[in-house]
Amino acid sequence: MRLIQNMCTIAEYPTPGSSGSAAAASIDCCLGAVSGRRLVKIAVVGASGVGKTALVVRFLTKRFIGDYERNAGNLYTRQVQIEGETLAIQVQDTPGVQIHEQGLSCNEQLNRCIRWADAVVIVFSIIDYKSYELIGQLHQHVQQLHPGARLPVVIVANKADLLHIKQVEPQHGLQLANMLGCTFYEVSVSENYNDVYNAFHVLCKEVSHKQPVTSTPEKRRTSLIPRPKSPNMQDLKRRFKQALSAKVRTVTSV
Ligand SMILES: Nc1nc2c(ncn2[C@@H]2O[C@H](COP(=O)(O)OP(=O)(O)OP(=O)(O)O)[C@@H](O)[C@H]2O)c(=O)[nH]1
Repeated sequence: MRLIQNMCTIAEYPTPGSSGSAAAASIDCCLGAVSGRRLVKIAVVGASGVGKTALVVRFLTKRFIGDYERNAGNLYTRQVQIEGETLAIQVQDTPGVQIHEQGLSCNEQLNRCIRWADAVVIVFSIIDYKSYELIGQLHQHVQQLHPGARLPVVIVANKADLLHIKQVEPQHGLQLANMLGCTFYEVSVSENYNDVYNAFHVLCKEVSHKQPVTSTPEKRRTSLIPRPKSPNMQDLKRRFKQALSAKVRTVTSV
């Protein structure tokens, strides 16, 4: 997969009641820009501080900045090439999932984002055992929000450069992913771009194989709303003359 172009945009996804906001408008702008291509929508979820923003930014820009604003839920849009086809990809970064005594706490904003997605990246950090413990519940939650369809999910264990302070053994992540039927990647967002790239690549491929080619926005529009052919000038002139002569005939016959 090759990142083709930085099309736009970082947009906050709309909060309830903000449909007319600049945020919503900027998402519309993104969607307009991607129409005509098959669209793959990916949500990146996980506990706070595991490196979700770093992962998304690394994938899209190849850069690791090191210091990221606390996440408000940004939507990034790009075009990518997979197996010779240009796809539009939207990646939704999300605020960290909270853990309470009763278990997982996902707010409506996060749920909306998961429902929107065609695929999900669940991230944990190998230096944060709690973030690993969250994976099973998070995976279940994702599948519950997509009843009747098994959503493609990749589990990413981040911060592999910090092995000396690890709290989770890499093979535990792999075992869990196997149990859940997910692809697993151990990555260091800070040190290795290729693994990050591969994780997204695998997901995009899986989604694009599932999507029927006819589901592109452009094709759907043409098939549902057939547009009348616009007449050319010659045609218009001819029709005008015909109408005139018909009128003249009518007047003469009276
Ligand atoms: N050493 C190391 N640090 C990383 C890595 N990835 C991210 N970080 C650091 O981890 C911290 C948290 O990263 P973020 O990307 O903000 O994490 P987040 O999951 O988006 O956090 P929230 O916005 O709170 O949900 C930052 O200081 C990053 O620089 C990594 O692979 N290795």
